[in-house]
Amino acid sequence: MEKTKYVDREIPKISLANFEQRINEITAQLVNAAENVGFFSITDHGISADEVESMFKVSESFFVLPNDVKATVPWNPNNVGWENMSQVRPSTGAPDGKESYQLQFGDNMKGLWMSDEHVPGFKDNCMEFMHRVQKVSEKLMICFARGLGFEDDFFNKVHDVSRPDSQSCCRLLHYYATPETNDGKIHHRAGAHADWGFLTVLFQREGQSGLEICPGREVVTEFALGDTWTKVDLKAGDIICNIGDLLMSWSDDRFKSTFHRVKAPCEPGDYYGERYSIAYFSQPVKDAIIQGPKKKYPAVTGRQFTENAIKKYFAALKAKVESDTPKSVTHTQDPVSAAVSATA
Ligand SMILES: O=C(O)CCC(=O)C(=O)O
Ligand SMILES: [Fe+2]
Repeated sequence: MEKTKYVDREIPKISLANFEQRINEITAQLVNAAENVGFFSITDHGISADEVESMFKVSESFFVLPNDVKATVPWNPNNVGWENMSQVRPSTGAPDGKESYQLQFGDNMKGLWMSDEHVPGFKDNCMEFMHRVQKVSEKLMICFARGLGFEDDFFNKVHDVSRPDSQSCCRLLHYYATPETNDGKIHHRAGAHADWGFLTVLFQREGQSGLEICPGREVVTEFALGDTWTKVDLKAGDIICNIGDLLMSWSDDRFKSTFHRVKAPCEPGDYYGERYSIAYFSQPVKDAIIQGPKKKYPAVTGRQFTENAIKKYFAALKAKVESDTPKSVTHTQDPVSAAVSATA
């Protein structure tokens, strides 16, 4: 694989301490990070490193189950359930070497929670964690609403997770270990992509590195990707956050939804072991009306935005697969129809 070109870029680190008293200062820092990098880490957010580690243990206790048990809660296009090696990124045309389990608060999860018989307390533990993370997202959303000149509760109203049709989604991720010797194959972790939700709050385990970003995208309708990457390293307890396409569009392209990937390990210093992460995607309810203050893009509903994002994803994937496949080769499984159109 081609050697990665790295550039040092500062990824802002923002403290949420004394949130109410410091809200204007925090808003200014978040807006600056959103406008210039699209990624930032937050500290003093109220979720302890121990709590996060406990959630990783819950996640592990799901992923160690046999595949036939995990298959009792299969992925479906509402962006819920378990998938294994099926998310194909348009940037790579190949499946990510991982399994993931997407969890939501509302009706979409009916019948898709792993039973207590297999993982005692699974649903209760996950829901408790998800509510904790939602509270953090809500603080960030107040600041982004302020930054764009909306009422403070503008974004929170349409990301109300008590609504049965809530679409916000917590994704447990487990990347498989990859061989350390160069076996000539590319072991994709998460191929380069931008998240298409509103805001992503991401938990990683210290020492399980691999997340890299590639800023430079100016308009949400374009997918041009630069070629210089920056490694994102975090300390236990910090949370990484990034702006998704939806917020980029809702801010008339002011806030940047930045390309990122979990690098396919291939160079000295890369992390080859198995890797866990947890991504919490805030997604608006389907009847939310999405339009920026300057009305740069036509108003769409939450449902239309998601449908358009899926259409764009499959068109990009089809183009990638066609450009990579010699005419004489046929796939045993068509990667386009096999692909999961997951959240990010
Ligand atoms: O696993 C990670 O660190 C990043 C995951 C990610 O970017 C995604 O699922 O959208
Ligand atoms: Fe992502």
